[in-house]
Amino acid sequence: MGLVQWLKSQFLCQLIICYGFLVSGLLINLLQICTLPLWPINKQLARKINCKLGYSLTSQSVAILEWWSGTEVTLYTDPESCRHYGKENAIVILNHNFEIDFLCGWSFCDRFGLLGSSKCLAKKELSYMPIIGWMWYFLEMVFIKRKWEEDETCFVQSLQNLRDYPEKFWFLIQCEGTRFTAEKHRISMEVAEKKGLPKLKHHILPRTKGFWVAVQKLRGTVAAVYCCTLNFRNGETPTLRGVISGTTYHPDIYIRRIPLGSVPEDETECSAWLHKLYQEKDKFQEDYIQTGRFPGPIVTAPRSPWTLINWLVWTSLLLYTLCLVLFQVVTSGSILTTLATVFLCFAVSFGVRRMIGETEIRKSDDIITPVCQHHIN
Ligand SMILES: CCCCC/C=C\C/C=C\CCCCCCCC(=O)SCCNC(=O)CCNC(=O)[C@H](O)C(C)(C)COP(=O)(O)OP(=O)(O)OC[C@H]1O[C@@H](n2cnc3c(N)ncnc32)[C@H](O)[C@@H]1OP(=O)(O)O
Ligand SMILES: CCCCCCCCCCCCCCCCCC(=O)OC[C@@H](O)COP(=O)(O)O
Repeated sequence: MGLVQWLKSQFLCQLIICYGFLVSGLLINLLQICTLPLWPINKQLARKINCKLGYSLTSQSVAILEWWSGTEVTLYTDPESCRHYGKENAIVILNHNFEIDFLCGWSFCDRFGLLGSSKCLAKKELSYMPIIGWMWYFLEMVFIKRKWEEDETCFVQSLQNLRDYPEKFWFLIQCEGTRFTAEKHRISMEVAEKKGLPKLKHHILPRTKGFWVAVQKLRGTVAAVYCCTLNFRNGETPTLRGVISGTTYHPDIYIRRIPLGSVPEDETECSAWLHKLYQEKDKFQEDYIQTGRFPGPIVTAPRSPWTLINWLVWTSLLLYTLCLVLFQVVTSGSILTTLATVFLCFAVSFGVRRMIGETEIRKSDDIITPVCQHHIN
């Protein structure tokens, strides 16, 4: 292990990263709250400001992925389709097998200039998560309880709100609706059998309602569906903790652009279309495991220096302030202030652990997923 790599793996460095993320996040949340009076006066301006604020926070995660851990997402896609990326609204479908799939998604958004404005269909619990969840509220992410009867009204309304969004956006739906575990896969394959659908090896059976409604409500607003299939070389099972401690991973993503016009309008046909798409995705994953690559050429989209600059500016400012505060605490000689500071450090560390925990696939579930089984065999 080189010196740099050793430094990256040290707890102090990780604490600094987390401190920067947490404090800048709370400040950004505060600025987002300050935009509230603007919404009734100039909604489009409020949305644009929130996109910039969202970028300033989300891009720190991308900087940590790309510049700190040195993880670069390799894009497999047709160059003709690539010309559209970043220039049109799209619905994005992505498999849900990895703890850092959202980070790879953000990296992809950043390469095409849509990091601040991109949206996802997320479980309601994430909206309560400090910093990220609160930021997403202002970015008009769509939250669902995953119970259609309870979700329908709010889901449809949230999609309709996006029709006049002032920035280009991608809307991510992970149709499997939950992260892959062997147990969830087994149950969903029983459903597939009952429905007479072919078995999938690398995906949970997709839920089709959310996709169908999104296609219906966003027709005329989005131009295409991007079918994205993500996997990691050599059967890597990446974690957010790994990224923060500087581990380099090797994600590959295969993106196919499908014009929205070719997605059926009727619900039953649209469901069948989505099931067929997942059968194709399953085949891509199987071939990836056999050959170590996805079909199609690799397209180079360089990482942006702005994510790094934004992260360095925040970290330097906040570290400088922290040093000033710590100096004051030490020289004050007050035991109460010192204890309060130590307590705050523990609170930060605890808070961050809880947030990272949200990204982890539950230990109690069997996480030996088919997409990484070849590594174990
Ligand atoms: C690489 C590019 C990236 C670009 C990135 C762009 C933006 C990035 C921005 C942010 C990144 C952050 C990412 C955070 C991601 C957060 C992800 C999540 O939170 S995932 C969880 C939330 N999302 C979903 O749930 C979406 C999928 N679900 C749906 O769409 C559902 O349809 C629903 C809307 C939730 C409604 O579900 P419900 O179950 O109530 O109804 P359905 O009709 O869908 O389902 C009933 C139907 O399902 C059958 N069934 C039962 N059990 C299963 C099973 N185990 N598997 C599959 N199917 C099952 C059941 O029999 C019913 O069938 P039928 O209708 O025939 O009777
Ligand atoms: C990299 C930045 C480092 C900064 C310090 C660390 C702070 C932690 C930041 C956490 C960022 C959290 C983004 C949350 C996205 C998690 C998405 C996710 O994967 O949700 C799970 C759901 O899809 C399904 O849930 P399950 O049904 O599988 O249960």
